[in-house]
Amino acid sequence: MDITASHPLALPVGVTLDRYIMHRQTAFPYATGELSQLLRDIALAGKIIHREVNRAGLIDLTGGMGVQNVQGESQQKLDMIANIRFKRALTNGGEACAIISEEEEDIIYTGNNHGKYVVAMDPLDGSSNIDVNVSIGTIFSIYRRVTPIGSEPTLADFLQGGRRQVAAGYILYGSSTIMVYTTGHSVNGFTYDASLGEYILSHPDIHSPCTGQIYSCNDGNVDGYEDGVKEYLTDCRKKQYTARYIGSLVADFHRNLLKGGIYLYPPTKKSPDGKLRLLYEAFPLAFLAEKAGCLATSGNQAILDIKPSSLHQRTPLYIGAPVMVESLVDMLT
Ligand SMILES: O=P(O)(O)OC[C@H]1O[C@](O)(COP(=O)(O)O)[C@@H](O)[C@@H]1O
Ligand SMILES: [Mg+2]
Ligand SMILES: [Mg+2]
Repeated sequence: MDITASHPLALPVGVTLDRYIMHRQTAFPYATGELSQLLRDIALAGKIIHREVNRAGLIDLTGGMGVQNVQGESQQKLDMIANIRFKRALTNGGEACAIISEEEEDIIYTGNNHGKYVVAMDPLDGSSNIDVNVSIGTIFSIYRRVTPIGSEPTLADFLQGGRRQVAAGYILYGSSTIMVYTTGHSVNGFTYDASLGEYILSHPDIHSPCTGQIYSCNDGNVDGYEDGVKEYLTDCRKKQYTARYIGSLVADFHRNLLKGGIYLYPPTKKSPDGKLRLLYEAFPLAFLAEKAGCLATSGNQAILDIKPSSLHQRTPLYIGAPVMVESLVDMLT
């Protein structure tokens, strides 16, 4: 049942996230509240990261840890803090039986074997922007487990495929902090009011424009892009579209979701399979994007149709307004 803004069950702007989650749950007679609680646990961890991000410069939370993560990237202090905080919130919450994180190689077992859900997460997205006060985020993806409840979760719980997500979203720590998510129906945004300690519904039922004039990609990599991508970017320039690239996927995605635009991270010389990770970057944003009327593709197929084979696999990502993504795909094929 789709709750659009005009639906009698729709809630007014200004309602708290908690109340919204409760209300939505009543729309599903078989719902038992575990997913609702899991979303609250994620929101709670987001409040803590909001606080850490805001005072990072004051409490020496900037800079690297001097270690590399499974991706071979130097881990920032806030990457680590965010990873610890989300693991703790999900473990204490009791609804997630296992987690995968960008910051850790293997499955993280929470010990909640009676939990029905598993979570894939990018605790801190946009790490290169942490120290320079530019918007960063958290990305999450939730699946109902396929292994028996009570048993130890396995790889199979995480490799179900993007269309099996039961919820996905992100928290953007920008000029304001906003949590945007979907449980497979409408896409809604809740702005965090720290003075109240509450997320407030500020962006109900987000529908993205079907086209736009904003394109986002790392221009420094253009030489390594395939011809179709180069042709598309030339066309954007010819049409005098606006180039906007923050370098934080969540922030670039959020802007384009609201204003209409396309984000491109094609294969490059350095990352021939693309840079972005399928399970905790591409799948969750593609799930959100499609619910908001956008498209997400690897160039060959819809992101959500990619059959995952490993926890940290990468994919090229082209995501945004359908008219723009379709014209890019035409040039790629
Ligand atoms: O610096 P590049 O190569 O343009 O890559 C930027 C992209 O990489 C990312 O930072 C990867 O995510 P993480 O910061 O979570 O590792 C994206 O947020 C961003 O869009
Ligand atoms: Mg990321
Ligand atoms: Mg990250």
